[in-house]
Amino acid sequence: MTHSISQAIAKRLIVALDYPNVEEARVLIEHLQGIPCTIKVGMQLFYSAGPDFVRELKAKGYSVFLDLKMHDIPNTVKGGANSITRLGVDIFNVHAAGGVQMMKAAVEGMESALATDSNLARPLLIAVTQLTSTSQQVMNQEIGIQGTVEEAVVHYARLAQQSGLGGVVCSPLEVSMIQQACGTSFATVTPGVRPAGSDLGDQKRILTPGEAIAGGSHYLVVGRPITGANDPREATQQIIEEMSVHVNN
Ligand SMILES: O=c1ccn([C@@H]2O[C@H](COP(=O)(O)O)[C@@H](O)[C@H]2O)c(=O)[nH]1
Repeated sequence: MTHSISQAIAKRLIVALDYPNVEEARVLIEHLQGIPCTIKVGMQLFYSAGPDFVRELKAKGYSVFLDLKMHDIPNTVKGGANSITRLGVDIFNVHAAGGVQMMKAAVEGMESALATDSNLARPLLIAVTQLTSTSQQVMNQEIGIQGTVEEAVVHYARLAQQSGLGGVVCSPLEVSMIQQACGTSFATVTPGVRPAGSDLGDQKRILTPGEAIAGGSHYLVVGRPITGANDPREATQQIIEEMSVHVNN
């Protein structure tokens, strides 16, 4: 494995910093020093640390996925997308269940921010399909969506693509169906990744890091198998090594 290959692979690992405060998040960032992975800031950390911590990660040179999963009326999502784009994040998201008008509004908000500041890089705007913690049974019987999870996920992916988004959040189990429907350059960002033998927690639709990367996931999102490990740096390096062994493209 060459250094440049491992750098490119490491960037495709998104480490979820699911911590209650900035102090704990900084400890993990210290552990990861020198590993060029992407960092995900989700609701728990963002609602406590705010945009300054995102700026801190960007200043350290990280690619940042701001995972706030916006789902609101189009006008509100448009404003949210505008503010997030101005933060300079690399990836952000909305819920596909908000519909085409809402997703198009997110694109408009992003575009208007980009038009006012030429220094901003274009973020990858993606849509959450069905949460990876949702089982077939819960989707049908509790949420009330009929058909298979795969059908629902592909439907949401098509809506996201029609709305001008660049990809989706889905399980690695659904990547090949999405690629058939939307093409291989439509990004798939996949949580629901568990190294063999690790605790599933609340995740229902999972694959291992090797299976996910071999199946064509563009990005793998991993939280607790790293944040809960005795040695988070070693856990991260093992996942990148497994990805490197199994990657096809
Ligand atoms: O469908 C989804 C959408 C987002 N997530 C987020 O990914 C990470 C996964 O963390 P683990 O600890 O590896 O389970 C977490 O931040 C979720 O909010 C998801 O899991 N599924």
